[in-house]
Amino acid sequence: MTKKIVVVGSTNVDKVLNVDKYALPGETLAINTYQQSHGGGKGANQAIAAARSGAETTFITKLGNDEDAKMMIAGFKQDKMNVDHLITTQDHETGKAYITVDKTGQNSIYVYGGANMAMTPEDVEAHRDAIANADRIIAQLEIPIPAIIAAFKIAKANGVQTILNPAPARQLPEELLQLTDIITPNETESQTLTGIEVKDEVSMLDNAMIFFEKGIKMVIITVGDKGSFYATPTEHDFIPAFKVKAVDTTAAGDTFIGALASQLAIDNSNIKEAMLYANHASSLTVQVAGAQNSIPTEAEIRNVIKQDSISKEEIEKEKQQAAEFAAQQIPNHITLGLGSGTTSAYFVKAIQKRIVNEKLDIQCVATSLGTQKLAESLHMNMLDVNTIDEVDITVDGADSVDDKLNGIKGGGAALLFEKLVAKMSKKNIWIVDSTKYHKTLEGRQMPVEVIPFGGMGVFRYLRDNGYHPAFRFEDNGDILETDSGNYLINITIPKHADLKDLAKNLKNQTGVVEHGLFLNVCDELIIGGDQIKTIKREDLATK
Ligand SMILES: Nc1ncnc2c1ncn2[C@@H]1O[C@H](COP(=O)(O)OP(=O)(O)OP(=O)(O)O)[C@@H](O)[C@H]1O
Ligand SMILES: [K+]
Repeated sequence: MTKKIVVVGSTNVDKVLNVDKYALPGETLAINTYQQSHGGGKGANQAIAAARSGAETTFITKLGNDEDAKMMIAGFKQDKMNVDHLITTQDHETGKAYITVDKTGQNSIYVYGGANMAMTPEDVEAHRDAIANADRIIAQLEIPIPAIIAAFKIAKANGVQTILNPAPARQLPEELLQLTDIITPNETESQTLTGIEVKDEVSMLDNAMIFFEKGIKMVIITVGDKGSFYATPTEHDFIPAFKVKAVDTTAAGDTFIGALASQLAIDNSNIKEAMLYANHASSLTVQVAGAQNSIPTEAEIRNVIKQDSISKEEIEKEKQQAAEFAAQQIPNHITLGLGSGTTSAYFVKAIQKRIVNEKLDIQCVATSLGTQKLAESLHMNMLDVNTIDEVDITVDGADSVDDKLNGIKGGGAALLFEKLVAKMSKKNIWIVDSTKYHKTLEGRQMPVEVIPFGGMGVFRYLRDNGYHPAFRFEDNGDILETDSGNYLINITIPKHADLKDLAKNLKNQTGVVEHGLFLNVCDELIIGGDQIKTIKREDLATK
Protein backbone atom coordinates (compact mmCIF):
# COMPACT_ATOMS: atom_id res chain seq x y z
CA MET A 1 0.00 0.00 0.00
CA THR A 2 1.25 3.48 -0.81
CA LYS A 3 2.85 5.10 2.23
CA LYS A 4 2.10 8.68 3.23
CA ILE A 5 5.43 10.16 4.26
CA VAL A 6 6.28 13.60 5.61
CA VAL A 7 9.92 14.66 5.50
CA VAL A 8 10.81 17.63 7.66
CA GLY A 9 14.30 18.83 6.91
CA SER A 10 16.85 20.74 4.92
CA THR A 11 17.14 21.88 1.35
CA ASN A 12 20.54 22.93 0.08
CA VAL A 13 21.69 23.99 -3.31
CA ASP A 14 25.15 22.60 -3.95
CA LYS A 15 27.42 25.10 -5.72
CA VAL A 16 30.19 23.04 -7.22
CA LEU A 17 33.53 24.43 -8.41
CA ASN A 18 35.76 22.03 -10.30
CA VAL A 19 39.38 23.04 -9.73
CA ASP A 20 42.76 21.67 -10.78
CA LYS A 21 44.15 22.19 -7.32
CA TYR A 22 43.18 24.07 -4.19
CA ALA A 23 44.23 27.72 -3.92
CA LEU A 24 46.60 28.38 -1.04
CA PRO A 25 45.80 31.28 1.30
CA GLY A 26 46.43 34.50 -0.67
CA GLU A 27 46.67 32.66 -4.00
CA THR A 28 44.40 33.32 -7.03
CA LEU A 29 43.69 30.48 -9.48
CA ALA A 30 41.60 30.24 -12.65
CA ILE A 31 38.92 27.53 -12.64
CA ASN A 32 37.96 25.08 -15.39
CA THR A 33 34.19 25.25 -15.37
CA TYR A 34 31.94 27.93 -14.01
CA GLN A 35 30.08 27.04 -10.86
CA GLN A 36 27.28 24.51 -11.31
CA SER A 37 24.19 24.34 -9.09
CA HIS A 38 22.79 20.96 -8.02
CA GLY A 39 19.95 20.11 -5.67
CA GLY A 40 21.04 18.75 -2.29
CA GLY A 41 20.40 18.75 1.45
CA LYS A 42 19.59 15.61 3.42
CA GLY A 43 15.91 16.48 3.81
CA ALA A 44 15.39 17.10 0.10
CA ASN A 45 17.40 14.02 -0.87
CA GLN A 46 15.39 11.74 1.42
CA ALA A 47 12.07 13.21 0.30
CA ILE A 48 13.05 12.72 -3.35
CA ALA A 49 14.16 9.14 -2.66
CA ALA A 50 10.81 8.36 -1.00
CA ALA A 51 8.82 10.04 -3.79
CA ARG A 52 10.75 8.25 -6.55
CA SER A 53 10.01 4.97 -4.75
CA GLY A 54 6.30 5.68 -5.00
CA ALA A 55 5.52 7.13 -1.56
CA GLU A 56 2.99 9.97 -1.30
CA THR A 57 5.59 12.45 -0.06
CA THR A 58 5.06 15.81 1.62
CA PHE A 59 8.15 17.93 2.24
CA ILE A 60 8.26 20.51 5.01
CA THR A 61 11.35 22.67 4.44
CA LYS A 62 12.21 26.36 4.72
CA LEU A 63 13.42 28.17 1.63
CA GLY A 64 14.50 31.72 0.79
CA ASN A 65 12.58 33.82 -1.69
CA ASP A 66 15.19 33.38 -4.44
CA GLU A 67 16.23 31.69 -7.69
CA ASP A 68 17.66 28.69 -5.87
CA ALA A 69 14.30 28.06 -4.21
CA LYS A 70 12.52 28.28 -7.57
CA MET A 71 14.90 25.74 -9.07
CA MET A 72 14.37 23.34 -6.16
CA ILE A 73 10.58 23.67 -6.16
CA ALA A 74 10.46 22.90 -9.89
CA GLY A 75 12.40 19.71 -9.17
CA PHE A 76 10.12 18.72 -6.28
CA LYS A 77 7.11 19.10 -8.56
CA GLN A 78 8.73 16.97 -11.22
CA ASP A 79 9.15 14.25 -8.61
CA LYS A 80 5.41 14.56 -7.80
CA MET A 81 6.07 15.67 -4.24
CA ASN A 82 3.41 17.56 -2.32
CA VAL A 83 4.77 21.14 -2.23
CA ASP A 84 1.82 22.66 -0.33
CA HIS A 85 3.80 22.74 2.92
CA LEU A 86 6.98 24.48 1.86
CA ILE A 87 7.82 27.48 4.04
CA THR A 88 9.27 30.63 2.48
CA THR A 89 11.15 33.35 4.34
CA GLN A 90 12.21 36.81 3.20
CA ASP A 91 14.91 37.00 5.87
CA HIS A 92 17.31 34.27 4.73
CA GLU A 93 18.52 32.74 1.52
CA THR A 94 17.91 29.11 0.59
CA GLY A 95 20.58 26.91 2.18
CA LYS A 96 23.74 26.38 0.15
CA ALA A 97 26.76 24.15 0.18
CA TYR A 98 29.91 25.49 -1.52
CA ILE A 99 31.83 22.49 -2.76
CA THR A 100 35.22 22.51 -4.44
CA VAL A 101 36.31 19.30 -6.10
CA ASP A 102 39.89 18.92 -7.27
CA LYS A 103 41.25 16.68 -10.01
CA THR A 104 41.76 13.74 -7.67
CA GLY A 105 38.06 13.81 -6.66
CA GLN A 106 38.92 15.16 -3.19
CA ASN A 107 36.37 17.74 -2.03
CA SER A 108 36.06 20.48 0.56
CA ILE A 109 32.65 21.80 1.59
CA TYR A 110 31.40 24.96 3.31
CA VAL A 111 27.72 24.89 4.29
CA TYR A 112 25.53 27.98 4.68
CA GLY A 113 22.46 26.86 6.65
CA GLY A 114 20.44 29.94 5.62
CA ALA A 115 16.68 29.35 5.70
CA ASN A 116 17.19 25.78 7.01
CA MET A 117 18.65 27.07 10.27
CA ALA A 118 15.76 29.52 10.63
CA MET A 119 13.09 26.78 10.87
CA THR A 120 11.19 27.21 14.16
CA PRO A 121 8.70 25.06 16.12
CA GLU A 122 6.01 27.57 15.08
CA ASP A 123 6.86 26.97 11.39
CA VAL A 124 6.32 23.26 11.95
CA GLU A 125 3.16 23.67 14.00
CA ALA A 126 1.56 25.64 11.17
CA HIS A 127 1.68 22.35 9.19
CA ARG A 128 0.31 20.17 11.97
CA ASP A 129 -2.36 18.57 9.74
CA ALA A 130 0.11 17.34 7.16
CA ILE A 131 2.08 15.56 9.90
CA ALA A 132 -1.00 14.22 11.70
CA ASN A 133 -2.29 12.63 8.48
CA ALA A 134 0.94 10.84 7.57
CA ASP A 135 1.94 7.20 8.12
CA ARG A 136 5.46 8.18 9.11
CA ILE A 137 7.67 11.24 9.40
CA ILE A 138 11.42 11.44 8.74
CA ALA A 139 13.80 14.12 10.07
CA GLN A 140 17.57 14.74 9.94
CA LEU A 141 19.80 17.18 11.84
CA GLU A 142 20.32 19.93 9.27
CA ILE A 143 17.52 22.01 10.82
CA PRO A 144 17.29 23.24 14.45
CA ILE A 145 16.49 20.51 17.00
CA PRO A 146 13.48 22.38 18.53
CA ALA A 147 11.75 22.24 15.12
CA ILE A 148 12.31 18.46 14.93
CA ILE A 149 11.02 17.98 18.47
CA ALA A 150 7.89 19.98 17.61
CA ALA A 151 7.31 17.82 14.53
CA PHE A 152 7.84 14.53 16.41
CA LYS A 153 5.50 15.64 19.21
CA ILE A 154 2.72 16.21 16.69
CA ALA A 155 3.51 12.83 15.12
CA LYS A 156 3.43 11.00 18.45
CA ALA A 157 0.17 12.65 19.46
CA ASN A 158 -1.37 11.32 16.24
CA GLY A 159 0.09 7.80 16.13
CA VAL A 160 2.48 8.67 13.30
CA GLN A 161 5.74 6.69 13.25
CA THR A 162 8.90 8.81 13.67
CA ILE A 163 12.19 8.09 11.91
CA LEU A 164 15.27 10.04 12.94
CA ASN A 165 18.34 10.08 10.72
CA PRO A 166 20.84 11.57 13.20
CA ALA A 167 23.08 13.15 10.55
CA PRO A 168 25.37 15.03 10.59
CA ALA A 169 26.79 13.43 13.73
CA ARG A 170 26.16 15.28 16.99
CA GLN A 171 24.92 14.77 20.54
CA LEU A 172 21.16 14.84 20.97
CA PRO A 173 18.79 15.79 23.80
CA GLU A 174 17.09 12.83 25.51
CA GLU A 175 13.72 14.38 24.68
CA LEU A 176 14.27 13.87 20.95
CA LEU A 177 15.47 10.28 21.35
CA GLN A 178 12.42 9.49 23.45
CA LEU A 179 10.17 10.73 20.66
CA THR A 180 11.96 8.51 18.10
CA ASP A 181 10.57 5.14 16.93
CA ILE A 182 13.25 4.24 14.39
CA ILE A 183 16.79 5.64 14.35
CA THR A 184 18.99 5.33 11.27
CA PRO A 185 22.59 6.39 11.98
CA ASN A 186 25.64 5.46 9.96
CA GLU A 187 28.54 3.97 11.91
CA THR A 188 30.09 7.28 13.05
CA GLU A 189 26.76 8.82 13.96
CA SER A 190 25.86 5.76 15.99
CA GLN A 191 29.16 5.85 17.85
CA THR A 192 28.71 9.56 18.57
CA LEU A 193 25.39 8.82 20.27
CA THR A 194 26.26 5.59 22.10
CA GLY A 195 29.98 5.91 22.73
CA ILE A 196 30.45 2.37 21.39
CA GLU A 197 32.62 1.85 18.36
CA VAL A 198 30.86 0.12 15.45
CA LYS A 199 33.22 -2.51 14.09
CA ASP A 200 31.28 -5.73 13.66
CA GLU A 201 27.82 -7.20 14.06
CA VAL A 202 28.31 -7.80 17.75
CA SER A 203 29.19 -4.15 18.42
CA MET A 204 26.28 -3.03 16.24
CA LEU A 205 23.97 -4.96 18.49
CA ASP A 206 25.62 -3.35 21.52
CA ASN A 207 24.87 0.03 19.94
CA ALA A 208 21.28 -1.01 19.32
CA MET A 209 20.85 -2.03 22.96
CA ILE A 210 21.66 1.52 24.08
CA PHE A 211 18.97 2.88 21.77
CA PHE A 212 16.44 0.27 22.95
CA GLU A 213 17.02 1.43 26.53
CA LYS A 214 15.83 4.87 25.44
CA GLY A 215 12.59 3.39 24.09
CA ILE A 216 13.57 3.37 20.41
CA LYS A 217 11.91 0.38 18.75
CA MET A 218 14.12 -0.22 15.76
CA VAL A 219 17.74 0.60 14.96
CA ILE A 220 19.19 0.63 11.47
CA ILE A 221 22.93 1.23 11.11
CA THR A 222 24.35 1.75 7.63
CA VAL A 223 28.02 0.97 7.13
CA GLY A 224 28.81 2.12 3.59
CA ASP A 225 30.12 -0.53 1.23
CA LYS A 226 29.90 -3.15 3.98
CA GLY A 227 26.10 -2.96 4.10
CA SER A 228 23.47 -2.31 6.72
CA PHE A 229 22.24 -3.74 9.98
CA TYR A 230 18.83 -3.71 11.61
CA ALA A 231 17.74 -4.67 15.07
CA THR A 232 14.52 -4.76 17.05
CA PRO A 233 14.40 -6.09 20.61
CA THR A 234 13.43 -9.51 19.16
CA GLU A 235 15.47 -9.89 15.97
CA HIS A 236 18.49 -8.56 14.15
CA ASP A 237 20.36 -9.19 10.95
CA PHE A 238 23.15 -7.79 8.83
CA ILE A 239 22.55 -7.30 5.13
CA PRO A 240 25.73 -7.07 3.08
CA ALA A 241 25.96 -4.27 0.49
CA PHE A 242 25.84 -5.29 -3.14
CA LYS A 243 29.21 -5.45 -4.83
CA VAL A 244 29.05 -2.64 -7.37
CA LYS A 245 31.53 -0.21 -8.90
CA ALA A 246 31.00 2.92 -6.79
CA VAL A 247 31.89 6.20 -8.49
CA ASP A 248 30.30 8.69 -6.03
CA THR A 249 28.63 7.71 -2.78
CA THR A 250 26.95 11.13 -2.29
CA ALA A 251 23.28 10.60 -1.32
CA ALA A 252 23.73 6.85 -0.67
CA GLY A 253 22.56 7.16 2.93
CA ASP A 254 19.68 9.48 1.99
CA THR A 255 18.53 7.14 -0.77
CA PHE A 256 18.65 4.24 1.65
CA ILE A 257 16.40 5.98 4.18
CA GLY A 258 13.87 7.37 1.71
CA ALA A 259 13.62 4.07 -0.13
CA LEU A 260 13.28 2.09 3.10
CA ALA A 261 10.55 4.38 4.43
CA SER A 262 8.62 3.97 1.17
CA GLN A 263 8.52 0.17 1.50
CA LEU A 264 8.44 -0.62 5.21
CA ALA A 265 5.04 -1.86 6.43
CA ILE A 266 3.57 0.25 9.22
CA ASP A 267 4.00 -2.62 11.68
CA ASN A 268 7.60 -3.07 10.40
CA SER A 269 6.82 -6.73 9.66
CA ASN A 270 8.59 -6.74 6.27
CA ILE A 271 11.76 -5.11 7.56
CA LYS A 272 14.12 -7.56 5.85
CA GLU A 273 12.46 -7.12 2.48
CA ALA A 274 12.44 -3.32 2.91
CA MET A 275 16.14 -3.37 3.86
CA LEU A 276 16.94 -5.35 0.72
CA TYR A 277 14.99 -2.86 -1.37
CA ALA A 278 16.87 0.07 0.22
CA ASN A 279 20.16 -1.75 -0.25
CA HIS A 280 19.42 -2.15 -3.94
CA ALA A 281 18.33 1.49 -4.20
CA SER A 282 21.51 2.90 -2.68
CA SER A 283 23.71 0.51 -4.65
CA LEU A 284 22.32 2.27 -7.74
CA THR A 285 22.94 5.73 -6.27
CA VAL A 286 26.65 5.08 -5.71
CA GLN A 287 27.12 4.11 -9.34
CA VAL A 288 26.14 7.60 -10.57
CA ALA A 289 28.03 10.87 -9.95
CA GLY A 290 26.11 13.61 -8.14
CA ALA A 291 23.39 13.72 -5.50
CA GLN A 292 19.73 14.08 -6.44
CA ASN A 293 20.20 13.06 -10.06
CA SER A 294 21.64 9.74 -8.85
CA ILE A 295 18.60 8.74 -6.76
CA PRO A 296 16.82 5.89 -8.60
CA THR A 297 13.11 5.39 -9.28
CA GLU A 298 11.05 2.42 -8.11
CA ALA A 299 11.08 0.95 -11.63
CA GLU A 300 14.90 1.06 -11.76
CA ILE A 301 15.14 -0.52 -8.32
CA ARG A 302 12.63 -3.29 -9.12
CA ASN A 303 14.63 -4.05 -12.22
CA VAL A 304 17.83 -4.77 -10.26
CA ILE A 305 15.85 -6.77 -7.72
CA LYS A 306 14.68 -8.92 -10.60
CA GLN A 307 18.25 -9.46 -11.73
CA ASP A 308 19.18 -10.36 -8.17
CA SER A 309 16.50 -13.04 -8.07
CA ILE A 310 18.27 -14.54 -11.05
CA SER A 311 21.37 -14.88 -8.87
CA LYS A 312 19.13 -16.55 -6.28
CA GLU A 313 18.33 -19.05 -9.00
CA GLU A 314 22.10 -19.55 -9.35
CA ILE A 315 22.29 -20.45 -5.67
CA GLU A 316 19.47 -22.96 -6.06
CA LYS A 317 21.37 -24.43 -8.99
CA GLU A 318 24.52 -24.78 -6.84
CA LYS A 319 22.55 -26.56 -4.13
CA GLN A 320 21.18 -28.95 -6.71
CA GLN A 321 24.62 -29.52 -8.24
CA ALA A 322 26.11 -30.35 -4.82
CA ALA A 323 23.19 -32.65 -4.03
CA GLU A 324 23.37 -34.52 -7.34
CA PHE A 325 27.13 -34.90 -7.06
CA ALA A 326 26.72 -36.37 -3.56
CA ALA A 327 24.02 -38.76 -4.77
CA GLN A 328 26.49 -40.17 -7.32
CA GLN A 329 28.96 -41.02 -4.52
CA ILE A 330 26.58 -43.20 -2.51
CA PRO A 331 27.44 -46.93 -2.60
CA ASN A 332 24.87 -49.76 -2.69
CA HIS A 333 23.66 -51.83 0.31
CA ILE A 334 23.91 -49.14 2.99
CA THR A 335 21.85 -47.35 5.59
CA LEU A 336 21.65 -43.71 4.55
CA GLY A 337 20.85 -40.69 6.73
CA LEU A 338 18.80 -38.00 5.00
CA GLY A 339 19.35 -34.43 6.19
CA SER A 340 16.85 -31.58 6.41
CA GLY A 341 16.41 -28.35 4.54
CA THR A 342 16.24 -27.30 0.91
CA THR A 343 19.64 -28.65 -0.19
CA SER A 344 18.94 -32.00 1.44
CA ALA A 345 15.60 -32.14 -0.35
CA TYR A 346 17.47 -31.98 -3.68
CA PHE A 347 19.61 -34.86 -2.44
CA VAL A 348 16.60 -36.95 -1.39
CA LYS A 349 15.12 -36.59 -4.88
CA ALA A 350 18.44 -37.35 -6.59
CA ILE A 351 19.18 -40.50 -4.57
CA GLN A 352 15.60 -41.70 -4.94
CA LYS A 353 16.04 -41.57 -8.72
CA ARG A 354 19.20 -43.66 -8.49
CA ILE A 355 17.54 -46.15 -6.15
CA VAL A 356 14.72 -46.67 -8.64
CA ASN A 357 16.79 -46.62 -11.84
CA GLU A 358 19.63 -48.78 -10.55
CA LYS A 359 17.40 -50.91 -8.24
CA LEU A 360 19.68 -50.10 -5.27
CA ASP A 361 19.21 -51.68 -1.88
CA ILE A 362 19.42 -48.59 0.33
CA GLN A 363 17.49 -48.04 3.53
CA CYS A 364 17.08 -44.52 4.87
CA VAL A 365 16.53 -42.63 8.12
CA ALA A 366 15.26 -39.06 8.19
CA THR A 367 16.48 -36.23 10.43
CA SER A 368 13.19 -34.35 10.50
CA LEU A 369 9.48 -34.83 10.05
CA GLY A 370 9.69 -32.77 6.87
CA THR A 371 12.28 -35.08 5.32
CA GLN A 372 10.40 -38.17 6.53
CA LYS A 373 7.29 -36.93 4.71
CA LEU A 374 9.19 -36.14 1.53
CA ALA A 375 10.90 -39.55 1.50
CA GLU A 376 7.65 -41.39 2.18
CA SER A 377 5.92 -39.53 -0.64
CA LEU A 378 8.72 -40.83 -2.90
CA HIS A 379 8.13 -44.41 -1.60
CA MET A 380 11.64 -44.74 -0.21
CA ASN A 381 12.53 -47.54 2.18
CA MET A 382 12.46 -45.79 5.56
CA LEU A 383 13.71 -47.05 8.92
CA ASP A 384 12.78 -45.80 12.38
CA VAL A 385 15.82 -44.15 14.00
CA ASN A 386 15.05 -46.01 17.24
CA THR A 387 15.47 -49.43 15.63
CA ILE A 388 19.06 -49.01 14.40
CA ASP A 389 22.48 -48.49 16.04
CA GLU A 390 24.41 -47.19 13.12
CA VAL A 391 24.08 -45.24 9.89
CA ASP A 392 26.68 -45.74 7.15
CA ILE A 393 26.53 -42.31 5.52
CA THR A 394 24.47 -39.21 6.25
CA VAL A 395 24.13 -36.44 3.69
CA ASP A 396 22.94 -33.12 5.06
CA GLY A 397 23.05 -29.40 4.34
CA ALA A 398 24.59 -26.74 6.62
CA ASP A 399 23.91 -23.07 7.36
CA SER A 400 27.61 -22.09 7.50
CA VAL A 401 30.83 -24.08 7.27
CA ASP A 402 34.36 -22.84 7.97
CA ASP A 403 37.63 -23.95 6.41
CA LYS A 404 38.20 -26.50 9.19
CA LEU A 405 34.86 -28.12 8.35
CA ASN A 406 33.25 -26.92 11.55
CA GLY A 407 29.70 -25.89 10.90
CA ILE A 408 26.48 -24.37 12.08
CA LYS A 409 23.27 -26.24 11.42
CA GLY A 410 19.73 -26.14 12.59
CA GLY A 411 18.55 -23.00 10.80
CA GLY A 412 15.69 -25.18 9.60
CA ALA A 413 14.86 -26.03 13.23
CA ALA A 414 15.86 -29.71 12.97
CA LEU A 415 19.15 -29.57 14.83
CA LEU A 416 18.44 -32.11 17.56
CA PHE A 417 17.60 -34.97 15.18
CA GLU A 418 20.29 -33.87 12.74
CA LYS A 419 22.87 -34.17 15.49
CA LEU A 420 21.51 -37.51 16.73
CA VAL A 421 21.72 -39.04 13.28
CA ALA A 422 25.11 -37.40 12.57
CA LYS A 423 26.52 -38.96 15.75
CA MET A 424 25.29 -42.41 14.63
CA SER A 425 26.86 -42.02 11.20
CA LYS A 426 30.18 -43.52 10.22
CA LYS A 427 30.53 -40.81 7.59
CA ASN A 428 28.94 -37.39 7.28
CA ILE A 429 28.81 -35.62 3.94
CA TRP A 430 27.64 -31.99 3.86
CA ILE A 431 26.34 -30.38 0.72
CA VAL A 432 26.17 -26.58 0.37
CA ASP A 433 26.08 -23.75 -2.15
CA SER A 434 29.11 -21.46 -2.27
CA THR A 435 27.52 -18.70 -0.13
CA LYS A 436 27.59 -21.00 2.91
CA TYR A 437 31.36 -21.52 2.99
CA HIS A 438 33.37 -19.00 5.11
CA LYS A 439 36.81 -18.67 6.61
CA THR A 440 35.43 -18.50 10.15
CA LEU A 441 32.11 -18.81 11.97
CA GLU A 442 32.68 -15.63 14.04
CA GLY A 443 29.80 -13.16 13.90
CA ARG A 444 27.45 -15.80 12.43
CA GLN A 445 24.16 -16.67 14.03
CA MET A 446 23.48 -20.10 15.39
CA PRO A 447 20.44 -21.71 17.01
CA VAL A 448 20.27 -23.13 20.53
CA GLU A 449 17.36 -25.48 21.23
CA VAL A 450 15.88 -25.04 24.70
CA ILE A 451 13.03 -26.62 26.62
CA PRO A 452 10.04 -24.25 26.77
CA PHE A 453 9.99 -24.46 30.57
CA GLY A 454 13.21 -22.80 31.70
CA GLY A 455 13.98 -21.29 28.32
CA MET A 456 14.03 -17.82 29.87
CA GLY A 457 16.81 -18.85 32.26
CA VAL A 458 18.97 -19.90 29.34
CA PHE A 459 18.04 -16.69 27.55
CA ARG A 460 19.27 -14.62 30.49
CA TYR A 461 22.50 -16.59 30.69
CA LEU A 462 23.11 -16.02 26.97
CA ARG A 463 22.30 -12.33 27.24
CA ASP A 464 24.52 -11.78 30.25
CA ASN A 465 27.42 -13.54 28.56
CA GLY A 466 27.37 -11.45 25.41
CA TYR A 467 25.76 -13.88 22.97
CA HIS A 468 22.98 -11.46 21.94
CA PRO A 469 20.17 -14.02 22.08
CA ALA A 470 16.83 -13.69 20.27
CA PHE A 471 14.00 -16.21 20.28
CA ARG A 472 13.04 -17.52 16.86
CA PHE A 473 9.53 -16.76 15.68
CA GLU A 474 7.37 -18.03 12.85
CA ASP A 475 6.49 -15.57 10.09
CA ASN A 476 3.02 -15.20 11.65
CA GLY A 477 4.53 -14.04 14.95
CA ASP A 478 4.07 -17.30 16.90
CA ILE A 479 7.10 -18.60 18.74
CA LEU A 480 8.76 -21.28 16.63
CA GLU A 481 8.55 -24.85 17.93
CA THR A 482 10.92 -27.59 16.82
CA ASP A 483 9.77 -31.09 15.85
CA SER A 484 10.15 -32.07 19.51
CA GLY A 485 8.18 -29.08 20.78
CA ASN A 486 11.17 -27.07 22.01
CA TYR A 487 12.04 -23.41 21.39
CA LEU A 488 15.00 -22.02 19.49
CA ILE A 489 17.16 -19.10 20.58
CA ASN A 490 19.49 -17.58 17.98
CA ILE A 491 22.83 -16.38 19.28
CA THR A 492 25.75 -14.63 17.60
CA ILE A 493 29.15 -16.34 17.76
CA PRO A 494 31.50 -13.81 19.42
CA LYS A 495 34.82 -12.67 17.96
CA HIS A 496 37.73 -14.96 18.87
CA ALA A 497 35.32 -17.50 20.34
CA ASP A 498 36.82 -20.86 21.25
CA LEU A 499 34.22 -23.03 19.55
CA LYS A 500 34.98 -26.10 21.68
CA ASP A 501 34.51 -24.12 24.90
CA LEU A 502 31.40 -22.50 23.53
CA ALA A 503 29.90 -25.90 22.67
CA LYS A 504 30.77 -27.24 26.11
CA ASN A 505 29.39 -24.21 27.98
CA LEU A 506 26.14 -24.36 26.07
CA LYS A 507 25.68 -28.08 26.73
CA ASN A 508 26.27 -27.47 30.44
CA GLN A 509 23.37 -25.03 30.73
CA THR A 510 20.29 -26.56 32.30
CA GLY A 511 17.45 -26.18 29.85
CA VAL A 512 19.64 -26.41 26.74
CA VAL A 513 18.63 -29.45 24.70
CA GLU A 514 21.12 -29.01 21.87
CA HIS A 515 22.99 -26.30 19.99
CA GLY A 516 23.76 -25.78 16.33
CA LEU A 517 27.55 -26.08 16.51
CA PHE A 518 28.70 -29.22 14.71
CA LEU A 519 32.41 -29.57 15.48
CA ASN A 520 34.41 -32.44 13.97
CA VAL A 521 31.28 -33.91 12.45
CA CYS A 522 31.61 -33.23 8.74
CA ASP A 523 33.93 -35.70 6.99
CA GLU A 524 33.46 -34.35 3.52
CA LEU A 525 32.12 -31.05 2.24
CA ILE A 526 30.72 -30.71 -1.27
CA ILE A 527 30.30 -27.16 -2.55
CA GLY A 528 28.10 -26.74 -5.62
CA GLY A 529 29.06 -24.78 -8.71
CA ASP A 530 29.89 -25.43 -12.35
CA GLN A 531 33.14 -26.75 -10.88
CA ILE A 532 32.19 -28.89 -7.87
CA LYS A 533 34.60 -28.42 -4.97
CA THR A 534 35.10 -31.08 -2.32
CA ILE A 535 37.03 -30.75 0.94
CA LYS A 536 37.79 -33.87 2.96
CA ARG A 537 38.67 -33.95 6.64
CA GLU A 538 41.47 -36.47 6.04
CA ASP A 539 43.13 -33.93 3.71
CA LEU A 540 42.87 -31.15 6.32
CA ALA A 541 44.73 -33.22 8.89
CA THR A 542 47.74 -33.72 6.64
CA LYS A 543 48.05 -29.98 5.88
N1 LIG B 1 30.36 1.50 -2.19
C1 LIG B 1 29.12 1.02 -2.02
N2 LIG B 1 28.70 -0.07 -2.71
C2 LIG B 1 27.45 -0.56 -2.55
N3 LIG B 1 26.55 -0.03 -1.71
C3 LIG B 1 26.90 1.05 -0.99
C4 LIG B 1 28.20 1.64 -1.10
N4 LIG B 1 28.25 2.70 -0.27
C5 LIG B 1 27.05 2.77 0.32
N5 LIG B 1 26.23 1.78 -0.09
C6 LIG B 1 24.85 1.52 0.33
O1 LIG B 1 24.32 2.71 0.87
C7 LIG B 1 23.96 2.53 2.24
C8 LIG B 1 24.22 3.81 3.00
O2 LIG B 1 25.58 4.16 2.89
P1 LIG B 1 26.41 4.86 4.07
O3 LIG B 1 26.44 3.97 5.25
O4 LIG B 1 27.69 5.27 3.46
O5 LIG B 1 25.47 6.08 4.42
P2 LIG B 1 25.92 7.53 4.82
O6 LIG B 1 27.19 7.48 5.57
O7 LIG B 1 24.74 8.16 5.45
O8 LIG B 1 26.16 8.11 3.36
P3 LIG B 1 26.17 9.58 2.78
O9 LIG B 1 26.30 10.51 3.94
O10 LIG B 1 27.35 9.55 1.86
O11 LIG B 1 24.88 9.70 2.05
C9 LIG B 1 24.78 1.33 2.69
O12 LIG B 1 24.17 0.68 3.77
C10 LIG B 1 24.79 0.48 1.43
O13 LIG B 1 23.59 -0.23 1.31
K1 LIG C 1 25.81 9.43 -6.11
